Formats: sequence, structure tokens, C-alpha cells
Amino acid sequence: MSSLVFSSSIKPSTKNHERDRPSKHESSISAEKKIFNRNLCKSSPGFTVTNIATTKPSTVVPPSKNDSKLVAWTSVKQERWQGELHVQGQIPLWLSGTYLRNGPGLWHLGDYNFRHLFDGYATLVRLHFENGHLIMAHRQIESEAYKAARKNNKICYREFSEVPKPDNFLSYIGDLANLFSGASLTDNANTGVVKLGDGRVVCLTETIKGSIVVDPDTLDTIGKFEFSDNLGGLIHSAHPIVTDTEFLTLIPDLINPGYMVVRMEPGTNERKYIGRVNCRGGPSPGWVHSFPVTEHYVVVPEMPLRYCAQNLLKAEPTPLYKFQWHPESKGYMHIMCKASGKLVASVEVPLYVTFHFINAYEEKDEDGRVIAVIADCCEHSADTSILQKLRLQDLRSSAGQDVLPDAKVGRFRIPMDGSPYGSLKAALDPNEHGKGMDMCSINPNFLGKKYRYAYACGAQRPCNFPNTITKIDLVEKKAKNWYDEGSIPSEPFFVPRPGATEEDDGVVISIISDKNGEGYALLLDGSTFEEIARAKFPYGLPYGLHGCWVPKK
Ligand SMILES: CC(=O)/C=C/C=C(C)/C=C/C1=C(C)CCCC1(C)C
Ligand SMILES: CC(/C=C/C=O)=C\C=C\C=O
Ligand SMILES: [Fe+2]
Repeated sequence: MSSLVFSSSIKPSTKNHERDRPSKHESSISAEKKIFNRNLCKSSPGFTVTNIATTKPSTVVPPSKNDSKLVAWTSVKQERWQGELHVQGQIPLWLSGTYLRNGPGLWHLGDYNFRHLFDGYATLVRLHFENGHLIMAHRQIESEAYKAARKNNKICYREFSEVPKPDNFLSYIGDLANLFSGASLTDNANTGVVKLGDGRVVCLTETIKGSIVVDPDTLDTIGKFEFSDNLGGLIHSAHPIVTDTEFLTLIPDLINPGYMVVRMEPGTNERKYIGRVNCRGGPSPGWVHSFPVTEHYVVVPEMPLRYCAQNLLKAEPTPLYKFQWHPESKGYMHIMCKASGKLVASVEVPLYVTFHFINAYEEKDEDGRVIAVIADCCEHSADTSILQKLRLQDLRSSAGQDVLPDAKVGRFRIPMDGSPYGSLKAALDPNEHGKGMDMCSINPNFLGKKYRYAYACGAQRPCNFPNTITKIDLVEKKAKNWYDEGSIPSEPFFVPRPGATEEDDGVVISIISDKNGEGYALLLDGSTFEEIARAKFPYGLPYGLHGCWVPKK
């Protein structure tokens, strides 16, 4: 039982995990197990995981033909687990290090069920690769929001869509004050995880206070990542650009609509101001879940889906949560010089909706002058309904129905000659990837540079959520798709082979939830896109969002 441990007060719903326990190899990983077991001796949480799949839908939905046991949209079964997995196929020996994936994996408190995918308390998954072996672990991140929710059996902070119920009017007034000071905002770091240039590993969400340092070996929550500067702000992009030499992010200004562009050096906690972009339209800045960079520029998107102060104050979720769609305000793309902080281009572009930018690069003329910036994103047809499609009840009840709105690889071309307009076009025929597109990654060595390949989730219809792993070739304008009926793969994450000269020489890691309720880690060859290995988990895990790679020290 050494590699399969239940924490004392979280009750697994069945004993099947024991039956499914993977075979163990006593190997170089025993030291890891010791560390893990030592940590288990610490205090354990005082709440019980109940089955949320029994809740009745609040809206009438057509009966689904689907008899799937998929667990992607149900809470993680237990607080934590660690063990070595049995590997089918061959993990390349060069793949040495740790893949971490973060996501909102716990969507209920006692009898109370969260409604939106983005509300769940953060679940961190670890895949440690060494000498062809694979150790998996998962663990909840101990944010203040999570600890308070466990202690009080109710939500205590403002999550993506949920707001704590005011006990009475006076406490509500207090709550408003807390909203403006940021005290009532969540620190539930459930969106992504990054490795800073100095080696620290930080879990992130969109609230600045939700930046939490974790130990990539034990998954221990170490503590808050405190920014030591006076730049302020309550929210930032969920996807900073992180390299070995810098951390770049955008801080939206909700009072004087605009964005501050900031940079932090490895080894420091101090963000330094690079420049500011003022919004050109709307009452507030557009949502900046992510943004891209080129070698010399920061691309600042101003999406017509904008933060909304009134919706922030509402106790019940609105159709667009904390946002509002302002087509009359138009959409823009701004280009800032990273070295000087100067705005070098600002263009109106067609309306767009995106969570994730894929990459960007500079287009040059024959004399080497930059004539345009190309920025690619997963674009949801300027249709905000994608946010509603990520409601848990919809995800659970509409599996197998063709309700996923169309998406494409949206390619912006932002001219640098002072023209007022930029263009947005599909980079390849969206039918190549079933008109579904999100959760992208690239070879990190091509960040900000002209690139050819992107990895993402596409669609094999009918479906209600992206269900393929797709390799996009932006030169041939073709896609290769991995698909397993009824399965939901998480973001394909590309790890380049050390010393590789080809852009797609590496592996793609994804975590799959299958229709039998099981789950496994999947490795595809980046070049052929053939499966090279898979390793089954003791039980399926909830869907997760974004990951990072921590190479072996
Ligand atoms: C999981 C994911 O992709 C996004 C999470 C976003 C969150 C938690 C956003 C939280 C927010 C608040 C709690 C109040 C302020 C606005 C906003 C940043 C949307
Ligand atoms: C999972 C997702 C969109 C899927 C739709 O096609 C978006 C996730 C956003 C946050 O990271
Ligand atoms: Fe994201």
C-alpha cells in the first residue's frame, strides 16, 4: 500500500482504486516516495468528497444517448496520491524531468456544487519521467480560499463565477469594501503553473494574490508569491510569458481603462514597469487571459469582451460572468516595444473572442525591416457563448451532442506602417481540426519567432468540448488528429528533445479522461504524431488546464 495512500478524512467512493493499483517498480524513485509519505503525516483536510454527479440539472436538456462514465467534469476522488505507473510503450530516455499540470479539480463543498469549470479548487498533477519510468502524483493546492472553504464548508472568497453569500446586508456592505481592496477575491491558483528562470515554481490564476509557490517534487504548497514592488493591481493575465530570463505580464487597469506592461527578472519578486496602453474603446479593458510576444514586441490585445464592474458586484453569475460583450467598442491589437515601452502600432481588428494566444512573430521585408506582427490565437468565432459551454452541468449533460461553437486558428496581421486596420483570418481551413480549437502549446524554443507547428485540442464532431489532440502545420495548412471516441484529452504539451534541430522533434504530453471513467498519461511523438507510450492512472482525474516542464536539475 506504500504507493497508494488515502488521506485520512477523504473517503474514496469505491475501493476500486486498490484493484486498479499499478504495478510497482522499486527503483530510483524510492527517495521520492519517502518524501511523499513524510508529507502525508501532516494535517489532513476535514471534509468529505461527495459524488456531485447525482445533482439534477437545473435546466431541461435533451436526453443524451451517451452512456459515458467520463470523470473529466467530476471532482477529484481524493486529496492526493502518488505512485509509479505501469508504462505501455517506451518513454524516451532523454525525457528526464517533471511535467506539472494545474486545473480546477474540485467543484463542490459538501452538498454545494459549483457551476462553472473555472470555479473549482486547484488540483496539481505531476508526471515525473526518469530512465523510462513514470511516477504520477496529484494534490490539492492549499490556497487560503481552499482552506477557508474546507474549514467553513462554504465558499468564502469570490471565485470566477461564484460569490460567497452575504450573511446579512451589513456584511454585504463590508464585502463591497473587501472587493475594492481585493480582500474578498480568491487566491485559488487553478489556471496554470510556471517555472521561473530562478527555478521557483508558481501556480497562477487571474488574481494577483492567487500566485502560489509550490514544491515541484512533493507538490507541497510553500506559500504566497508576494510581489515586492508598488505597482499594485488586483488582477493580471493568467498566462504570463515566462522564459529563463524574464517574466512578462499585463495588469489591466479597470479605473482608467488600459493595461500596464511589466517585467520581472529571475531571482527577484519585483515587477518593473515597461509601459502602458490606453484602451481605445469601451468602458473598461478587454479580458486578457493571455497575450503573445515577438522577439522585440509585446502584443497587447484589447478584446471587445471586457471586464465589467457591475458584474463584479453581482452576487449571482451573469451570462458572461465578470465580463460584458461590447461589439460597439470594437476590437484592437496594440504593439509595444519591449525595450522602450513605446507604443509602435495600434490597429482596429475584426471582433474576436479568445482565451489563448498561440504565438506571434515579426514579418520582415527583404531589407530586414519589420513590416507587420503576426499573432495567432484560438479564436471562438467572436462568439461569447463558449463561456457558457464551460458550465459543468452543460459539460456533463451534453456529451456527444454537437454543441461546441466553431473555433479556428485566428491569425492577426498587424501592419507596422501606421495603417489603422489589421486583419484576422483563419490560418488553415478549420475543417482540418473539426472547427474546434483551444488549449495550445508550441515548441518553447520558437516563442516569439516564426514557427511552423502548434499543438492544441480540436474537435471530432459531434462533441460538446474539444476532444482531439491536434498537430497544426501552419506551412502546409494541414492538421493531424489523435482521437479516441468518448475521451477528453487535456492540453497537449510539447517538450523538445535536447539538441533537436527540427521544430517538431520532441514529445507531446497529454492527460486523457476516457469514457470508462479511467485516465492515463499519453505521449505522442511530436514529429509523426504516433503514440509512443501511455500509462494508466489508478483512477480517472478531472479535466485540467495548463502545464509546465521542469527539467531534471
Ligand atoms: C480557470 C481560469 O481559466 C480562469 C480563472 C479566472 C478567475 C479565477 C478570475 C477571477 C476574477 C475574479 C475573482 C474577480 C475579478 C475578475 C476576475 C479576474 C474574472
Ligand atoms: C478549456 C477552454 C476552452 C475550450 C473550448 O473550446 C478554455 C480554457 C481557458 C482557461 O484556461
Ligand atoms: Fe488559459
